[in-house]
Amino acid sequence: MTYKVLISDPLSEDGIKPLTQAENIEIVMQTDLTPEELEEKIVDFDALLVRSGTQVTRSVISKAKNLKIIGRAGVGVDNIDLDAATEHGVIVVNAPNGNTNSAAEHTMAMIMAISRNIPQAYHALKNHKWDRKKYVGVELRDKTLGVVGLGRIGAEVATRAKGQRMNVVAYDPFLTPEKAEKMGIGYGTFEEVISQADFITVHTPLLKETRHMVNAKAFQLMKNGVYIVNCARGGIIDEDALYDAIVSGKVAGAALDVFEEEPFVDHKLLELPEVVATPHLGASTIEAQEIVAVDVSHDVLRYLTGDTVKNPVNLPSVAKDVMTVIEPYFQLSEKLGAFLIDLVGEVAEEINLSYSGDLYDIEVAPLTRNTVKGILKRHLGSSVNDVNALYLAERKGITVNENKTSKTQGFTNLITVEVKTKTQTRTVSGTLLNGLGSRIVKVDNYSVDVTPKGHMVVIQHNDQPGVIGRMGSLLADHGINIATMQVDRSDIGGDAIMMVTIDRHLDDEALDALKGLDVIKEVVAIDL
Ligand SMILES: NC(=O)c1ccc[n+]([C@@H]2O[C@H](COP(=O)([O-])OP(=O)(O)OC[C@H]3O[C@@H](n4cnc5c(N)ncnc54)[C@H](O)[C@@H]3O)[C@@H](O)[C@H]2O)c1
Ligand SMILES: O=C(O)CC[C@@H](O)C(=O)O
Repeated sequence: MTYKVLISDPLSEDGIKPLTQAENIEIVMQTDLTPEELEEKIVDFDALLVRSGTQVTRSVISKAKNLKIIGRAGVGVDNIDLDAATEHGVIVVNAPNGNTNSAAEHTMAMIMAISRNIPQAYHALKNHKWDRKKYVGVELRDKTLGVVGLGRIGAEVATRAKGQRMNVVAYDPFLTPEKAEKMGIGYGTFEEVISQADFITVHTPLLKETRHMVNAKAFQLMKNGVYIVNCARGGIIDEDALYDAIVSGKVAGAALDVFEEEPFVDHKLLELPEVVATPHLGASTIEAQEIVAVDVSHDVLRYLTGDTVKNPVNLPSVAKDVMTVIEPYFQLSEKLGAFLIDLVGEVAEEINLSYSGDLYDIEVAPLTRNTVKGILKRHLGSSVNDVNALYLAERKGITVNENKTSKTQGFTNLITVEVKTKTQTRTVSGTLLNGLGSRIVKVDNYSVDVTPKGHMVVIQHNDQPGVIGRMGSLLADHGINIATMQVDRSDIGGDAIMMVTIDRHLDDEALDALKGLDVIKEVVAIDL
């Protein structure tokens, strides 16, 4: 099978080598598509690789019939409609680490540029004006830098600013006093930080909570003559409020790499001499572009070839050591879900998962998603995958609960899935036998030992002589060979279960014939 990958923003050619050198990957690089052209083009592509230039809208995603993965060569995914991607089962991956250094260096360059008026003085000189008086700057030494958002880039900026002998004070909801102390910086609330700072630099993502967090009210709290830097995302700073604050003299200068609307050719902020700007160049270095393209290409390749991705955005990422432990359970968990939903034969209203033994202490969310996928597939087919399984369950009003229990029932690991429907509650438990693969070990209260694979018949009957024989003869009459059989009962003469694996699908005729046997209460054909 050949996978088609569309690259719609300029990406480092060396960086995409993992894809260009891979087998079965056809790459189309077209970086001048209009939004309408992208919608037309994307239809049969399996993967889309972008930087910040391409707007991957809901409309683009819904036109993409084969799309499996969107790779963002960079950090910010605000140009991708993540909800739409999740709903359509499209995984989004990014390259969160590759441009951290470049973005931090660019931020420092911008701080230096505004503190010493370098671009303005350069521009004047280019225009034959030798003006030393006009471009007197301020030192960074002993000034306070307020860092809003102390993630990867914010932290790198803080470290570099200390190198410039600045005092650093930061606000980030995840910043602990211990971390601040370890970094040798101060911390405070957003209001405390911006009111102490001589320079303020923002490094948050653009979110509902961060949109316009630096607004007219925030400017009022700042020192007179403060400098503002934004190398994160346009929209974190309210541009109208910034304009007013510069014109009023509250803000002495601003350095902006990012804007609310990009790209643009005219912007009122650029008419102000106090504003220094670059056209979203924070990540634009040869080094960063190569690393982000390599990282995202590897992840796209991994996903298309059935491997686990390293930097998923719309799926929680799983630590490598956790993944090593849970990976062998993936097949079991999906099969348990598929088995159980076939057994109940109607839609689930509630799914309860319980993990024990070796699975007790580790993160099992990926297994839960996988089991739910196995359950939903019965009614939703291949449109459900690990990305959208929980979303689709929620949208269908299905409650999913996950718990851990210390009751291993004698197994070193055990996954129990319970499905509640309008009319019944049924359970199945499975284990991974060391070296022997997956086993279903319990169906409702019956103990069994069946490999969850191939064609099966699950029969509920009364424990009485002759049932097994009649069932065997009937299958033989329909030319169906029995591969394995397991029987268990509640007590002598009580309710019993038979789990029969057969060599081909149980057709309707044989199924009806089995249902016709008076000793049989329920027959379900299951194909895993
Ligand atoms: N200019 C560029 O070319 C360029 C390059 C790379 C990254 N970026 C942008 O820089 C920003 C930071 O990137 P990063 O890799 O450091 O991300 P990150 O996820 O490592 O850090 C973001 C930090 O912001 C914090 N945060 C979230 N909400 C906040 C709030 N309301 N107040 C304060 N802090 C908050 C988070 O806790 C996190 O620590 C992103 O917007 C990213 O898109 C821009
Ligand atoms: O693609 C770019 O150059 C911008 C990247 C940057 O904004 C990011 O969020 O990673």
